[in-house]
Amino acid sequence: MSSAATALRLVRPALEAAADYVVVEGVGKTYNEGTRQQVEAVAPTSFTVKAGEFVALLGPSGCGKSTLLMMVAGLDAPSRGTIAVNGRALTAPRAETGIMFQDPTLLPWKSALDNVLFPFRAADRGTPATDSATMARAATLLDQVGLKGFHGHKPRQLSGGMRQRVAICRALVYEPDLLLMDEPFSALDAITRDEMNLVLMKMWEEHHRTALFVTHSIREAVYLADRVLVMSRRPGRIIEDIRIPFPRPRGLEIGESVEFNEICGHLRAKIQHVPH
Ligand SMILES: Nc1ncnc2c1ncn2[C@@H]1O[C@H](COP(=O)(O)OP(=O)(O)OP(=O)(O)O)[C@@H](O)[C@H]1O
Repeated sequence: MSSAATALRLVRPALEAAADYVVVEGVGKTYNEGTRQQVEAVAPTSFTVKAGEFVALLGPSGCGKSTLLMMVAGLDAPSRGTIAVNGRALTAPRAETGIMFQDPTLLPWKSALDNVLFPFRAADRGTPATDSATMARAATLLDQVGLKGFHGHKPRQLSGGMRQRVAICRALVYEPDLLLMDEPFSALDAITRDEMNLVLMKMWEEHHRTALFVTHSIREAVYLADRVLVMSRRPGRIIEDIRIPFPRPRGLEIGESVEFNEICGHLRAKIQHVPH
């Protein structure tokens, strides 16, 4: 048996014991159902995410990853099936869900600190909290992601990677219990993307939220996640669910290991021969 196969059998006992935090059951999405523009984006599919787990959703372009994530955010309604988060049926966006998109969507006239405080969540509360505890938390988060000395800078005075660091802080400042990320680093160059993966890992290890991360980068998924869910082509459904065995904290050097590359090879073969 290869070392990757052995590694894939290893499980993290703590996560095994954790409760299911997100439960997706038979969820499918058909846009414009019943019209000539009908598109089946997601075929009925099921998966769970445990409390504190980091799960990556990996699949070819257009397979329905974002659609699935938006349904877990409560921003898009499933055409069929049900979603529950923290034991409650999801019927609307939750105030406790934090979101990050590919575009950091910062307000250009506000400073980095004010952008962190400006809520951008599935259920937007509309006004930023101004209590001293939240403001102190925002400042600490900015320091933790390496933006000490940039709290007063406007987005145009920051690089693309720095803007995404601000977006990570904004997603975490209201202490979400669930963090949803839709290819947040795909517009960044390779070096900045590696840096951002490190920053995200450090923040996640520190704050330990339940996380669902959409990507079409195999290496990014394997580096970040406890589990990788692979989707078929559109209409997407989960066709593979593999556990990533590397202990945390993880450094970028794990990307050089034989096991890491064997797991990536296994996933690449799955995606190349991904069924419809
Ligand atoms: N609002 C919409 N109305 C109609 N069709 C849509 C809508 N949103 C997405 N689709 C279609 O659903 C399918 C899945 O799109 P989705 O964005 O979820 O895929 P994805 O896997 O995230 O793609 P990518 O990796 O390229 O971002 C696509 O065929 C897309 O055209």
